[in-house]
Amino acid sequence: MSIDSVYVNNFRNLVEQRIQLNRQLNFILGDNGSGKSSFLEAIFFVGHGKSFRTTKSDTVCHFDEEEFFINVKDEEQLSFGLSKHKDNVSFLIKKQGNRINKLSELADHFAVQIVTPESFKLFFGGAKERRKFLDLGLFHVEHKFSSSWKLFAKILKHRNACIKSRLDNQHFAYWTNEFIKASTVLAELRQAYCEQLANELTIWLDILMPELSSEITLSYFRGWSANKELVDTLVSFKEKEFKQGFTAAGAHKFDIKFLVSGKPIELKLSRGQQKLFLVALTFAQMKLIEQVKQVKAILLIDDIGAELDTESRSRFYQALKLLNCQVAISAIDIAAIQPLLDKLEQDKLKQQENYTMFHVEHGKISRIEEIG
Ligand SMILES: Nc1ncnc2c1ncn2[C@@H]1O[C@H](COP(=O)(O)OP(=O)(O)OP(=O)(O)O)[C@@H](O)[C@H]1O
Repeated sequence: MSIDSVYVNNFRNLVEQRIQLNRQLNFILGDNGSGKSSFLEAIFFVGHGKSFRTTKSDTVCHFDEEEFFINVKDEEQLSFGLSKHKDNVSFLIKKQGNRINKLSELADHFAVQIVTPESFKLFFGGAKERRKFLDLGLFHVEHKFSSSWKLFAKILKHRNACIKSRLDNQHFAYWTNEFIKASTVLAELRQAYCEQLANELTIWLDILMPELSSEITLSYFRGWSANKELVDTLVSFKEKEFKQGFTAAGAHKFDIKFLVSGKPIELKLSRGQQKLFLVALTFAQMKLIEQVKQVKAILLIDDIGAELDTESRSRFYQALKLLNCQVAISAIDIAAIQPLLDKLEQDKLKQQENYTMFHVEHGKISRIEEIG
C-alpha cells in the first residue's frame, strides 16, 4: 500500500511536518544533519513499530518533548496513527481514529523496506540482521509464520528457563520435545522461503550485477546440522547448554549465507557491489511480498551515496522502474541523484506526476516545485 501523506510531530528534529508524498518517486535532499534520515525513519517506524537506527524507541522523541506522533494516510485515505509518551511503555496505535492493539496491523498494511549506508555492514557483519531480513519477508509472505514464530519464542523461553534453573526433569523433556517440533516447523517455512527468494534474486541480479549473477548462490543454515536430527544435536549439546545457560541449537540459530563462486560475498565484492547486491536482495523480497499480498511494498533508500558508479546507477534505475513501487530516496544534493534524473528525462518520465523533490533544512521539509 503506498503512502499518500505523512504527518510527523516531535519526531527527532521534525517538530511538525505534513508531507504529501508522490506515489512513485520521492527525492529527499538536504545537508548533513538537516533531518532527511529522521523523515525516512518516521516512515519506517510506521511499518515496523521501531527505528532502523536505535532499539530505544524513546530516543526518537524530540529532545525537548515528552511525546511523538506520526500519522500516515494510505492511497485510499485510510489513516493510521502511532504515538508514544516517554512515560508509557507501549505505543498508542490508531486506525481511522480508533484505538487498535496490534503493531502488526500497521506492519501488515505498510510493507516498508529500507537500504541504508550501514545496511550492508550490518547484513554482512553478523547473523542478526540476516535473520531480521529473512523473517520480515516471511512475516509478509507466509501467513502461518507469525503464529509459528510466537509459539516458538514462547517454547524457547520455557526451555531456557529450565536450563538456567538446571531443571533436568520431565518439564525440561517436555519443553525440549515442543522445541524440536516448533523448530522443525520454522525451519521448513524458512527453507521454502529461501528457495523462493533465491529464484527471485536471480532476476534482480541479472539486472543489477549481470556479470556476477550466475556465480552468486544462497545457502541456508537451519540452526542445527544438516546431517543430524535436532534431537540428537540437543543431546550432544546438553552439557554445553547447562554450562552456558541457554539453548545452543534450533531454529533461532538459523542463518543465510551468500557466496560468490563458493566464497563469502563480503570477501569477494567491493563496497559498491555489496550495496548493489543488497538492493537486488531487497527488491527480490519486495517482489515476493507483492506477489503474495497483492500490495506493493514501500522502499526507502537512505543516502544513495557515492559508491555507485554511473553504470551501477543506470542499472539501479532500470531495476527501480521494473520494481514499480513507491520509493523515497535521500541524498545530500541534486548531484547524487542527477544520473537518475537524467534517466527519467531520457525516458520522458521527468514529469511532476512521476516524482517529487523535497528539500530539508533544520527539520523543515519543503517541496521543490521547479527543477532546472
Ligand atoms: N531526539 C532528537 N530530538 C531532536 N533532534 C534530534 C534528535 N535526535 C537527533 N536529532 C538531530 O536531528 C538532526 C537530523 O538528523 P538526521 O540524521 O535526520 O540528519 P540527516 O539529514 O539524515 O543527516 P546526514 O546527511 O548526515 O545523514 C541532527 O542534527 C540530530 O542532532
